[in-house]
Amino acid sequence: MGDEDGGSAELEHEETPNISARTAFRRFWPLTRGLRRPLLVVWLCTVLAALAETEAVLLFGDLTDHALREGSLDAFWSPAVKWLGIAVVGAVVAYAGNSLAAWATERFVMRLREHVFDHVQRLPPHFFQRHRHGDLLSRLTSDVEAIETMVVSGLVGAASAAFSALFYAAAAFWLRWDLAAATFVLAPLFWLAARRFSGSIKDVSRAGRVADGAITSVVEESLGNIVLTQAYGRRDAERRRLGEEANAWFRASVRATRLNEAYEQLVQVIETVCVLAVIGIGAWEISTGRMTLGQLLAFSAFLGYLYPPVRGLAQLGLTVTAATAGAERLIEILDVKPSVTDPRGATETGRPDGTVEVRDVVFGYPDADDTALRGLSFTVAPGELVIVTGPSGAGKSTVSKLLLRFYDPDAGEILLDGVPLRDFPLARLREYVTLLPQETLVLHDTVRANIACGRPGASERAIVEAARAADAHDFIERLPDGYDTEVDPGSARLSGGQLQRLAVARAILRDAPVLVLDEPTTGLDAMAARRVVKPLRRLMSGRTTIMITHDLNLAPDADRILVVDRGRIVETGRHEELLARGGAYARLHRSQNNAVTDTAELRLPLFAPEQTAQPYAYAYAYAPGHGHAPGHGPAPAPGHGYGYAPEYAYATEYGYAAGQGGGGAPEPYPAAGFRAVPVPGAYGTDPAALPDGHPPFRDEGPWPGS
Ligand SMILES: Nc1ncnc2c1ncn2[C@@H]1O[C@H](COP(=O)(O)OP(=O)(O)OP(=O)(O)O)[C@@H](O)[C@H]1O
Repeated sequence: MGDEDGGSAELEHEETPNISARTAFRRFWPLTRGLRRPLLVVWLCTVLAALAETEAVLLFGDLTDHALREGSLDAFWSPAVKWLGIAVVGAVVAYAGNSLAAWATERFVMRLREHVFDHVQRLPPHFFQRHRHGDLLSRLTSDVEAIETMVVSGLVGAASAAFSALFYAAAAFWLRWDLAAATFVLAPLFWLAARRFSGSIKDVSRAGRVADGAITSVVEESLGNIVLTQAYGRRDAERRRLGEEANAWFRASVRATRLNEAYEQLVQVIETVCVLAVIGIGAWEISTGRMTLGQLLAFSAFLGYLYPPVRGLAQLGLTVTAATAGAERLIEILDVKPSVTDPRGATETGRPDGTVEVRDVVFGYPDADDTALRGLSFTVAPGELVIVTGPSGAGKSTVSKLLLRFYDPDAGEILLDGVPLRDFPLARLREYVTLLPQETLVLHDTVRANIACGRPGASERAIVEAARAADAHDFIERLPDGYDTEVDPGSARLSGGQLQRLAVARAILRDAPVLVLDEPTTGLDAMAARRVVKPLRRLMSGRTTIMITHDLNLAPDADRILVVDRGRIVETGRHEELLARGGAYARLHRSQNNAVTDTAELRLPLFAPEQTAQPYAYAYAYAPGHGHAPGHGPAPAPGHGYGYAPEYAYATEYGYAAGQGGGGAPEPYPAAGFRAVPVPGAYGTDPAALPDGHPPFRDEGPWPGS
């Protein structure tokens, strides 16, 4: 289960496997190890309970023929006492059996959930980016429980029902073989009924499970995006989204109930046919004197006991079939393999000095069309600070994922102190290389535990010292419960800058020789970013640091800067050298100082002025290499062009900071005398449509000042 040998399969690119109940059962059976003996005891209890019931039925026949028909109280006592004794023993046995069954069942569910959870935790980051969390949640909860129905309850239930059915059938034959034979001729009808329904029940159960996952996903995503929902008035849209999934679920559950009910009623009718057959034959037998009324009643009672297990067996078949739909969804996850594995017989190297060497690394994400890194090479000596920068999508964060070994390169190698990363045990490697990710991750726990998770078992003094070094101690002290204050992901209790300093404290405590910082100041305002710089410097001192960032404020400190573009290093050197060279880095630096982000769509205005000769009328033509795309509006003044794809070319009437040169103040509103008009041809054939076919937002109402 959960084979871990290299490779990687994608959940969403594979169809959910269509497997048989037997395959699913075999797949999960090994998880019952250690529970099999208790399960056997449960089964024995069921057998004992069946024996007790059989004896009770026979005593009932005895009582009818002797105590009741003959009206003799003397004939009553002995069978009555025996019956009571058997009933008490039967009750104790049933209680013990059912309690043990519950224990074994819940243990199995726990074990299965742990197993799947453990597997999921080892899956690579792209698995979570591409798979809806809500659906995973539903697989880990309701689908796990479904497997229990199949493996534990299913198995014990089937064994007990089969035993009871055989036992009561034998008793019925022993009592009156001819009557029994006549009724058993009808038994295959139960089987035919179950067979008729099982296919539909599996389909509808599968649909229900998918819908259940989708509902959890929508709810989870919607709660995560609550600010967006409220700020953009998306409540109706979210409600509709939930409504669609809820509708699918509604249809599936109503259909499932209808199918089950139809099956139940059909079985009732078959049972009635059997009972009438028994009464008819019984009446004839009594009339010819071959049978007593007590025998007929006892026989009918056996049939009464026999039908539930026979019916139960058929019903169980349906339940197991439905549960197989859940098993398919779990197996789908368990078949996704972790992208990296622990090496066999890893060598213990001791704490490395921190020399990182990236050698001709080529890497593409599984199932991605494009290669993210194409022959990347660089070396960082112990204690050096290297900044990796470049435009968005260049492959910078990918470098961090390879350094932490979330993935192995497709070609080339990454070495730490000369040892390939894949030769380190994973846990050890991640002790040596610490990641400070782009978004600050918080555990649902106290502030203290959040820092201490950098080094489990750290002393209070070490935690406080780390917090002081990260400039976090003061704000932590001011929290309502100080270090004992509970925080959780998404908590509004701490600001972005405070969270980042908490993360720095955690990393300081971890004390790894190599640090990978992924955009440590992104998302922070200038003040918060400045507050985090000092703690970062303390954290970095004496460690090999690879900082991935757009924010070039720390660039003058760096021993080297690597400018990455499309998976390759296009420039490398120190800050001053690169500035003097006037190449890609200088352009990045200049654009940053001009407060320009590289999100072209956000900056590019949608309208051109009617009078294009106005002073603020520029075309922003972004194209790779930062050249100007000709033919898209008036030529920009030198130094005012931004390299973006030509389809994003618009003319503008605004004096954007970038367009003004020399850091001129942006002019947020159209200047008087200008009228907003769409740029003809700027978006292909339809001048009023964005590349995605939607109308420009501002078209929807009159533009202030127009
Ligand atoms: N999980 C993924 N699956 C497929 N492709 C991916 C995945 N993550 C990133 N990519 C692609 O790999 C390339 C490099 O991405 P990466 O995140 O490393 O860029 P980046 O330079 O860090 O960008 P940014 O500065 O915007 O964070 C991009 O083309 C991106 O679309």
